[in-house]
Amino acid sequence: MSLTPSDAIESLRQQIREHDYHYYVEDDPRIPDQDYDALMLQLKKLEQEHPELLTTDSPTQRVGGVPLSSFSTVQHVAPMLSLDNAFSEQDMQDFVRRIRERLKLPATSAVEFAAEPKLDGIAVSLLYEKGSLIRAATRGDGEFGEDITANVRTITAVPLRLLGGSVPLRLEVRGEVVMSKATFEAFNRRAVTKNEKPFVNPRNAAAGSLRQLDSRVTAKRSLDCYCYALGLLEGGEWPEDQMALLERLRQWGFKVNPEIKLVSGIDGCSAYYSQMMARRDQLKYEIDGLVFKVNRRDWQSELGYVSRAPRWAIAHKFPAQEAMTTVESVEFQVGRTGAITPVAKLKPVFVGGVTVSNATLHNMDEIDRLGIQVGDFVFIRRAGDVIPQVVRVVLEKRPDAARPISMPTHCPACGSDVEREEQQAVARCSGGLSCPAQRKEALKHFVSRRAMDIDGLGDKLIDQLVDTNLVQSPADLYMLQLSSLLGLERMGEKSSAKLLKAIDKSKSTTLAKFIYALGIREVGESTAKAVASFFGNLQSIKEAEIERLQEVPDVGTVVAKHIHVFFRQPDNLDVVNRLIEVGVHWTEGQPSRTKDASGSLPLTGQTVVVTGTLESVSRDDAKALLEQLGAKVAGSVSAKTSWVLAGPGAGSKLSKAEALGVEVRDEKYFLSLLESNGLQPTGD
Ligand SMILES: NC(=O)c1ccc[n+]([C@@H]2O[C@H](COP(=O)([O-])OP(=O)(O)OC[C@H]3O[C@@H](n4cnc5c(N)ncnc54)[C@H](O)[C@@H]3O)[C@@H](O)[C@H]2O)c1
Ligand SMILES: [Zn+2]
Repeated sequence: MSLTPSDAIESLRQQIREHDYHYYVEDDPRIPDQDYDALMLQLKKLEQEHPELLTTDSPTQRVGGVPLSSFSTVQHVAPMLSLDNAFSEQDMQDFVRRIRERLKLPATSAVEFAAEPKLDGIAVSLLYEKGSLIRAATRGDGEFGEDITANVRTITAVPLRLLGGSVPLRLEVRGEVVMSKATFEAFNRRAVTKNEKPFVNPRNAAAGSLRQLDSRVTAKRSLDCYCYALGLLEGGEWPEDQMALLERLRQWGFKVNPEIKLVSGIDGCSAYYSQMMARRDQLKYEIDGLVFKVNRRDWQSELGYVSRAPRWAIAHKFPAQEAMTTVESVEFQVGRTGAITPVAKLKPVFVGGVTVSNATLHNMDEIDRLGIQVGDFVFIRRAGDVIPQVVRVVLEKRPDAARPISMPTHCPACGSDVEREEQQAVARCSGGLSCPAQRKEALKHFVSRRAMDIDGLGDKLIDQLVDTNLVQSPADLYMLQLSSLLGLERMGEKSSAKLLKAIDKSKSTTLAKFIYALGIREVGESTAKAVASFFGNLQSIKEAEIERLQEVPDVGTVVAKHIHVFFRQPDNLDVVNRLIEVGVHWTEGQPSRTKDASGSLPLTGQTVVVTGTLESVSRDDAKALLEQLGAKVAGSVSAKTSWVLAGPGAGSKLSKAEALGVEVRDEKYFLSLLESNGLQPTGD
């Protein structure tokens, strides 16, 4: 059953009136501008097809909304109009062609336009008498607006007194009040922490801030104002074109947008459009398009007005950055470091120039903040190259079948437990080594120099090994054959053989390096060393409870929990066992490095500096061993240094130690120190 044209028109008008109310009166739009504009276009089209149904109270014939009753109403000295829109290059060509026709211009003469950014804010009228600001008002319905003088007076960009010698008797200036993107974001961040409702976009923020009943609130919102038109000029000469008008505004002390340019013909308009599209994201404030105004005032007068807009100007809209759609489901994606991110799967929608079907929800805190559920209608925002965001849920439209979103307890990629620490927004998969989503990162870490130290196994090669399925877990590295390596890009006979040798060599390692190589969250090199020397063998680490793990120097609750959870995942244990099966080994010691009764280690409280070349051990390993014994290893010698471990070739550090009278010890002393504490020099 299809509607009669008259019913269809009435239904559209009714919808538009409701949206006007939410938008203009409540500053709380229920649909994105793009959808609103579409309704408007539909209505215009129907009214054109059925002129007999056009009435003067149709939204197509009116400007803006009704003034809010909480402010006193003022009548504008000259109506404040709207602008016609162009949504495409074709619309722009039509606009220029119509002007040419009306002015009966020859095809060769180009029309000049003042090309201005269309600031996405609130239009205001500023009335001056004898140079003083006496009244400021919103556009309202174009004829009547709201008196917001007290609030506008708080905006520093609005002069309270005109500058310059030639001050007219009466002057009405029009401009746009905007809130910068930075102010808007800061405001919303604060609103969220205070559990207040954030604004949808900077335009709404500007509208809401301007229409405060207490102007002290407005004053805090750091609003800005750019002026671009005159409504009245008594006792002065009206400038002869738009560019001259803007210059005059500047002289009177108004802020005029610095991006404004004079352009010529449709080509000039198109070039300006491309330039501004490219600059859009860099601007401090939001613009939703450009306004092209016939520059010459005599031509403006000749072209005149239609119902609600001048014929001599047009707003060329940019692609909308906001759109409304529905959340069809929520998927949990596992990042390469195990972070689990909820992603909203959307009904595809065109926004910011592309079709969007996913939007990140970041984490559970964001989900709580938005109050979002599966099935909800949401506003999506895509500005520039930023990934699409859900900015708001339209609660009024929530369907009965909407379902809350909860974090899965198991990783969607590998089934391991999901960990989420208290006070932390991010949830993570605990399947570090075995999780396919984390495979490449885990392998890159596993082979790195301070871990298993496999020479010649770079990131690109790992990508290839994983992508070709030759390697899924670290143990697979030790199963690689010459023949399979030869099939890879840039792997010849020689490099493949060399790699296999490096892999084989890495089998001989230390417990500390092995623990570090596993890539347990927050277990860095020094923690791995501390854990290895505390427990002495892998079995004890695997079995250790959280309390026991916390006894390791520098291991707190969080790290202890990570280690504990890691060794409770069957898949991780599998990988560890397989590594040992394929021949990864180290010398296990006694759990001898526990703290003594007083809680200190042999070198606790001592600061040691290592310099020169040591024979039996690399400098890094020497530092690590000293740390295991409780020493603090420093990079430079000072009076606080307890002693210096110096090998041959020591330079300035040695001379400094001698100058300061700091004791210098050699490698032999160091080795005996290790021996008496049951440690062995490691390294190659
Ligand atoms: N989402 C909703 O529910 C809803 C409801 C009503 C209106 N709207 C939106 O409001 C807009 C319609 O309002 P409108 O009639 O103000 O039209 P408009 O915003 O498209 O254009 C006119 C306005 O542009 C502004 N402007 C900015 N820079 C300018 C410049 N350099 N020169 C001249 N003017 C400049 C002025 O404030 C002027 O009043 C549309 O974008 C529409 O989508 C949305
Ligand atoms: Zn996983």
